[in-house]
Amino acid sequence: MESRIQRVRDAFASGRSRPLRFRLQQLEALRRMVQEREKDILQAIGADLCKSEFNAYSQEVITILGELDLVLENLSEWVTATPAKKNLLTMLDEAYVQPEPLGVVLIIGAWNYPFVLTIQPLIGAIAAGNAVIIKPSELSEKTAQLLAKLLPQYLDQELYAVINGGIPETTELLKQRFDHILYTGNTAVGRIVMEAAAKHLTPVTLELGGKSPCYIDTDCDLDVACRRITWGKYMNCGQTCIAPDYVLCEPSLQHQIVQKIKETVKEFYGENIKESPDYERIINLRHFKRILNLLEGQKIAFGGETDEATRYVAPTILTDVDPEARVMQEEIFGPILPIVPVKDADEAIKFINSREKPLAFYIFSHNDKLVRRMINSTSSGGVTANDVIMHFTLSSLPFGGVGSSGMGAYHGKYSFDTFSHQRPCLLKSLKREGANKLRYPPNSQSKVDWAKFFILKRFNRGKLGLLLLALLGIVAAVLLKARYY
Ligand SMILES: NC(=O)c1ccc[n+]([C@@H]2O[C@H](COP(=O)([O-])OP(=O)(O)OC[C@H]3O[C@@H](n4cnc5c(N)ncnc54)[C@H](O)[C@@H]3O)[C@@H](O)[C@H]2O)c1
Ligand SMILES: CCCCCCCCCCCCCCCCCC=O
Repeated sequence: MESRIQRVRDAFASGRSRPLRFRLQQLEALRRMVQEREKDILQAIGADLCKSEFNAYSQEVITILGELDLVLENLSEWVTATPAKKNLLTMLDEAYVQPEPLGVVLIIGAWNYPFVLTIQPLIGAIAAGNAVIIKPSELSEKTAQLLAKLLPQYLDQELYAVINGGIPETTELLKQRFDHILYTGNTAVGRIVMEAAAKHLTPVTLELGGKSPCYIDTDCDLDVACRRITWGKYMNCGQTCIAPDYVLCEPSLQHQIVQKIKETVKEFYGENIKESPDYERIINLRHFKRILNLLEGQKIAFGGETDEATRYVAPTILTDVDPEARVMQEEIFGPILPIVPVKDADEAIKFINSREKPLAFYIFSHNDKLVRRMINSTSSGGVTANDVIMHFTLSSLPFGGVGSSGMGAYHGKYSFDTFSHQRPCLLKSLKREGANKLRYPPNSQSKVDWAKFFILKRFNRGKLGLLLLALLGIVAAVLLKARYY
């Protein structure tokens, strides 16, 4: 393991990954890989998650192609240094911020969207000029194997390496030193990753999970709300990090919500849901049994059918759920939707704020003031109002958690920034030594007064401000020279 990582580190040290042209070439090669090997990718995702090619494409491949287009279009701007504002002391110098690669980045992927959750961070890491080690989740075995086969065929084999394996291999990996780790998975393992990273002072981005609440207001189009909730909850058999985990609503709405979701499930998946090509399965027996246990003692208003042989769990709704019930203590990450009745929006806000900060928060209401009040009175990784999940699809929004749902963010330019060091640069001249008398010993009150003038003086922006600044600088330099020479 160590020698493999050393080879990647040596490749980064060669400087080969830094030129913009090289980064663009690698990203174009990645896009070619996705286009040329689309069938293989869809089949691998399909095999791992019992997913139709249409769903694999619209949930994963389309996201990657969109991200690649965005990065290829904007990367030349992102890599360019940004001039920095100056003060009187530095007005004749050059000040700018230069994004630079961090070095060797480790990406640990998750199984529920095994392609997008590995490749999307990879795009950002390459764009920022890093070398990358990718460790896909072993639970999505076919996708992991395919990535190990395809990536070396299209990308620089020394700079970008795929290391497959489960917990032992990942544990071994985490003993090595990296320059950034982006981990996607559960909060418990997130702690393990952060602890291992701390030993090397390695910065981490933790894309974790949590129980994302969904508040449904009485003043809302219930038909539309239930359609959108049904789509986001039961997609990927509920195995989505930002799926609405549970519903909060006034008791009077419960029955209607059950009815409307029931009708929508029938419209989406037909009479025999098991036969629907659009309805996936639970990833493995461990998660299947875990989800089954959550049903114990619950009032099942809809669904509840399961089949262990195929790891099928029907779209299910629980009503009048006790906040202390087990199903409300852990992230469900399955097709079970508990409804927890609350008196009103204020009680919902209290309920949400009394628990760990979730990865997402959803509010359905016609009342824009209420939507904004609920957003401003709670905290979560991200928010979508009057829909679910869709904030994930907008690359101009940073995607990440807060508190126990994660730290850091990526997608689009945020990925580039996550995998870059923003290096402040000030380029001075060896001339104009006179002004430096001000900061050299012996110090004095008059030097302090000059320092205040030069450093604390503020001018409004615009040409006149700059002109004034320049004039003042020249006058001050003349006076300084006269005073101290
Ligand atoms: N924020 C996001 O973008 C996002 C996306 C997908 C999933 N998730 C979260 O991930 C969780 C589901 O994924 P999961 O946790 O079942 O994935 P998982 O069990 O596959 O773990 C993810 C990765 O961590 C590694 N891993 C697992 N246990 C480990 C250990 N003890 N030591 C070292 N490495 C270990 C695995 O090899 C895998 O590569 C949910 O909580 C979900 O919300 C978050
Ligand atoms: C007009 C047709 C639009 C069809 C596609 C609509 C967007 C579908 C986007 C689904 C994205 C799902 C990925 C969510 C991944 C979340 C990561 C956590 O598990």
